[in-house]
Amino acid sequence: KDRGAAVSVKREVDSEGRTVIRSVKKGVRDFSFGRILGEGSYSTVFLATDRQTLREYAVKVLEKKHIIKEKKIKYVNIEKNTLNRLTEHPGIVRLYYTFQDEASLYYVLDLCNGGELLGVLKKTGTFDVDCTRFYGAQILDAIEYMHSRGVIHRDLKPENVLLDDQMHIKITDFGTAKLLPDPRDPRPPEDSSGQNNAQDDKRNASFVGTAEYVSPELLTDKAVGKPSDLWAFGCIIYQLLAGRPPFKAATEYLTFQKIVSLDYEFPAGFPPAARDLVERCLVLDPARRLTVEHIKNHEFFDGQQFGKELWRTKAPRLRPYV
Ligand SMILES: C[C@@H](Nc1nc2c(c3cc(-c4cn[nH]c4)ccc13)C(=O)N=C/C2=C\CC1CC1)C(C)(C)C
Repeated sequence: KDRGAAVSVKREVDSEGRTVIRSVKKGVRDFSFGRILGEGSYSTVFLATDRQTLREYAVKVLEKKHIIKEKKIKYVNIEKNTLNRLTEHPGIVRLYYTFQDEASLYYVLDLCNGGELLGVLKKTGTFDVDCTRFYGAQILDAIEYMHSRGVIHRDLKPENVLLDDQMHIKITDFGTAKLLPDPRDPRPPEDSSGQNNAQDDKRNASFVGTAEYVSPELLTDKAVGKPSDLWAFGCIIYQLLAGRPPFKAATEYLTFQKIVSLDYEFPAGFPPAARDLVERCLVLDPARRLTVEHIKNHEFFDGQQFGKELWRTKAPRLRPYV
């Protein structure tokens, strides 16, 4: 049941006048592969062009034997189920179809020509308030959509926020997402690998996100919910304006210590409204952290549109916060 597959059937008449039915699910031969765009721990993302339509895509290639050896089948299923759920939002990278050959799995996805937000941030150093407000609003809008579809990303960070050719964002990398029962069809989540109990009950939540953006509740009692993504959101807003994440130490362990003891400070001149927003996101108790709704109404986003309008707005020219 490969819902991502664009399997269609073509009826043709061959030279002897016989009717031939060809299933035209796309395959590797339908694409010409270009350069490597990015490399994950279990995948490589290539630029690829559809030979029929000449449209460019990103194709994520996963090597079957590597996935099996590293016991990552569960993550592959989670990513595919998550991508199949998050189908109609401009701020989420879209999965068009999947196919495989004997060695690999292939996901055909939106191409994000602007690369990773982290790369752009490194070039300018910091973002000014207008840019931070625009990109913060787009990230928040995408988080709201994910949560409305019962998806918790769990590893939000500037590397996983990509930019398309309009310099609008697309969130990516869902291999470590947590799927709640789908609010739209309450059947148990699509995946049969028992990801619900195996993957996320408190005892053996083996997964921890990227150190600098991990929420305190994940480090203390392994309880992960929607507020975990909003902790990461607070870290990202801080980083866009400050040019570095709030919690960063020489080792992961020292970074974790800073997080659970809320040990961070704002650089001089940090904009006051942004400071108030970050302080209300970086709250140790997830129940007391701002929710998406609260953040949208926070004074930092005064005058900022969300929803459809936001995605039709021209991206602001990138300027550093000085
Ligand atoms: C975060 C990811 N990096 C990337 N993942 C994707 C890209 C992508 C593009 C550039 C890029 C484009 N131009 N210049 C750089 C650089 C890194 C990329 C893309 O266009 N479309 C879908 C992607 C991912 C889809 C995934 C959810 C399945 C890692 C490092 C894990 C490979």
